[in-house]
Amino acid sequence: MAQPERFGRYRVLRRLGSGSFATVWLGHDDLLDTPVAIKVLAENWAHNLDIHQRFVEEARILRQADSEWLVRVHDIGTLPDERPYFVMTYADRGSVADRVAEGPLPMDEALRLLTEIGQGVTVLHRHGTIHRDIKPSNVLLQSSPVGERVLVADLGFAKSIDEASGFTASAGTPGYMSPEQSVVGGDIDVRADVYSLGAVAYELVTGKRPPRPPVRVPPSKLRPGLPPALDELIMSALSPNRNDRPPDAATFTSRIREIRMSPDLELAVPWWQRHRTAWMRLGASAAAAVVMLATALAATAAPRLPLMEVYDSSGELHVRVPTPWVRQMQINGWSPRELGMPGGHEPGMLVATDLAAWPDPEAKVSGLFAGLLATESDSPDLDRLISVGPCEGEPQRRSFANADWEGEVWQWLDCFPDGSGGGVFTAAALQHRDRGRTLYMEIRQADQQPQTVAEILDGVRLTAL
Ligand SMILES: Nc1ncnc2c1ncn2[C@@H]1O[C@H](COP(=O)(O)OP(=O)(O)OP(=O)(O)O)[C@@H](O)[C@H]1O
Repeated sequence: MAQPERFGRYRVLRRLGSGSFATVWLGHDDLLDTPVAIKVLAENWAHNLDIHQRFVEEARILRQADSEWLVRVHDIGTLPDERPYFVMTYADRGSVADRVAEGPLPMDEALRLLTEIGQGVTVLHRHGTIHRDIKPSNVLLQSSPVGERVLVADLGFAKSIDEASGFTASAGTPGYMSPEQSVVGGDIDVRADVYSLGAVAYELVTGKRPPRPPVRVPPSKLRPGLPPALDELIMSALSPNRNDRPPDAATFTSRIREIRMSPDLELAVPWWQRHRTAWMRLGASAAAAVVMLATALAATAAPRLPLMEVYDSSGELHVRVPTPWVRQMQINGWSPRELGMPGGHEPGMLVATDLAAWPDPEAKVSGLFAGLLATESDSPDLDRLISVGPCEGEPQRRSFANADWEGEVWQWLDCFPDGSGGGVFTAAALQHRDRGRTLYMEIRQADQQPQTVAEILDGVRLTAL
């Protein structure tokens, strides 16, 4: 559809996007001097009475519910060709789908969004409406004086609770849709939206949309360290049998609130950094002289560190890492192009005591980066991957081989020119014997525990996807 100049008194600025039944435009209300979003029924549906009614019904529900957690409808009108349009709050910060496309959200942000989405759905339930299509792209974000606010949108599939029983057509989006919604003629109630809230929660904390029901892999498998109460709540919301779910959005939301208020949340949950396209490689800058300010533990006195297994969001790459390092992580892959290697987005993870400090060569941080190279890349040697050493001096070079992997390892011991002692930087390029996959790793230790590197290298596994 060509860009019209106006819809009624609203000046059209640009197209925001199109869905199955409508196009949404950014407009300006010159009288009130405010931006607005204008949703116009698509031409090809203009003569379908059912769609036409549903479109107007969406505007009516949003207007009547009139909530700060829902998109507000301010006006409705009809174009000269009889197509209806309605005018709503403009959500200037995109949708939750854009946010989660960058990777799993930090826990505080995920819980805040879930609370607000839950509030929006609760308003609908109290209004006597089932949304039936709760998903990240239908949750919009708007700037507010205190940051941003969530606006639940797109009630194109919404149904009144009274009419929903025995409703015949199936509606919803796979992955977010409850099993009863895919049964033609199945009756649904508010617990269908509770299922979708569980699916959205699953995606916010893992970065992955849950599979079709029954969901068997709990989110904590993809995000170790998730508070057990949140893991249980999400899995109960995703129960195939709706009797096992929280009874409504209000209950789901109050449980999220309790988890959010839990005093040991900070301790129980590692802080996560979302995917950063330009992952910064330690030592990639010219600042090759690394100064570790911290005093390291003496090698002999250091107790052995317990290890735990973490895996990247694709599930292919499994690594055993000292548990104390698993304070923060980014598991959503990386781009080998950062190291001048071919490939797009590949499985990878960064686990560290402090992710923000990781790129800083002077910070006291322990952690590990592991990233697979693109399948088609040839066996790399570390010369090609490390152009500038992370520490002064030449590394110790050795080859590595175990039942699964073979390759080379470079290690800078005593990576500290100021003589503070301790601190090891290890780089490894390993090729999988059976699968031909190549793995690049950097291990950064703020202390001297030589056996840790051997244990980490021995614990790397690939699983078939
Ligand atoms: N109030 C709004 N403010 C800003 N953008 C909006 C607003 N409402 C919808 N949009 C955007 O307009 C686009 C079309 O929205 P619409 O609700 O018609 O369809 P959809 O949700 O993308 O798809 P479908 O309806 O098929 O599920 C989407 O990109 C949506 O994010």
